[in-house]
Amino acid sequence: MMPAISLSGVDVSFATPAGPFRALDKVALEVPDGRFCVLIGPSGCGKSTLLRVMADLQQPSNGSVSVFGRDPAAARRERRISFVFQDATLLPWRSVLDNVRLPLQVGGWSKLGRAHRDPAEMIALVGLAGRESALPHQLSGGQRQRVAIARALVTRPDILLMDEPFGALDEITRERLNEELLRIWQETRTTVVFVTHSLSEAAFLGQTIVVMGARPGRLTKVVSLDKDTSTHDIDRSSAEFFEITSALRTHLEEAERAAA
Ligand SMILES: Nc1ncnc2c1ncn2[C@@H]1O[C@H](COP(=O)(O)OP(=O)(O)OP(=O)(O)O)[C@@H](O)[C@H]1O
Repeated sequence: MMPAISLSGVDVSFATPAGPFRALDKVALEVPDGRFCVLIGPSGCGKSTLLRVMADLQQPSNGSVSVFGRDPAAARRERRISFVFQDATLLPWRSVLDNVRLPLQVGGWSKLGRAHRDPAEMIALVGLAGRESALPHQLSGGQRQRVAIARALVTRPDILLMDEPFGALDEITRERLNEELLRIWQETRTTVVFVTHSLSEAAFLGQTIVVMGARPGRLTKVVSLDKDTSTHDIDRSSAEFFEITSALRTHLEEAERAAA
């Protein structure tokens, strides 16, 4: 089956006053359609840069990228890739419903002739039914991120890229949103690439966990977990969960040692 995302030999170099800075070095990765893939790695190892390459927001200096076998620029033009960032970036003067509708009102959406999802249904999917007319300042940080997820899904994307979406939230809210996100993913079956600094978040969410090392940014380990994806009943206090988190910590420490 055609992978959702395929990267081969991807290098990214940035021009800096001190000369070229190599942010990514020969990154090769395939993300199968419908998979929940998590990226972890030390700060500055290139996780956000890698997401930007997948979204066609950053051109690789070398290597190739394809999205469902095609140029990622086509996927971007057709709005088949959505992004969720750490900050929900909602328009403060628009209600929840109008923020979720926004992607269908801008960027030439109507000319694409693509089917979209119902904004009200997306609001219900993220657990905010009844709050459609609220303004962003009337919501908690976790609720604002729920709106950002609803807004990202309204265009029926094939791929959802999430850059530390819950990084600014307290632990309990983050855990609840992790559970909600798994439920949403199981309902929509969108391919997800999710960046986090939290090992327990990575272990909880990921089917594939990609560990990155720094200087230059590269993949050091790809861990595939044989999770039952038909349920989201993952026990964070189980021995298995502890083992996965410990193994990820070891991989991350190895990646950090190699970059030191
Ligand atoms: N436009 C740019 N010009 C120069 N250097 C850049 C540019 N964008 C990113 N970098 C550098 O590339 C490296 C990778 O950055 P990136 O933001 O992808 O890392 P990250 O792993 O997402 O970091 P963090 O976990 O701290 O968010 C960093 O060293 C960063 O300073």
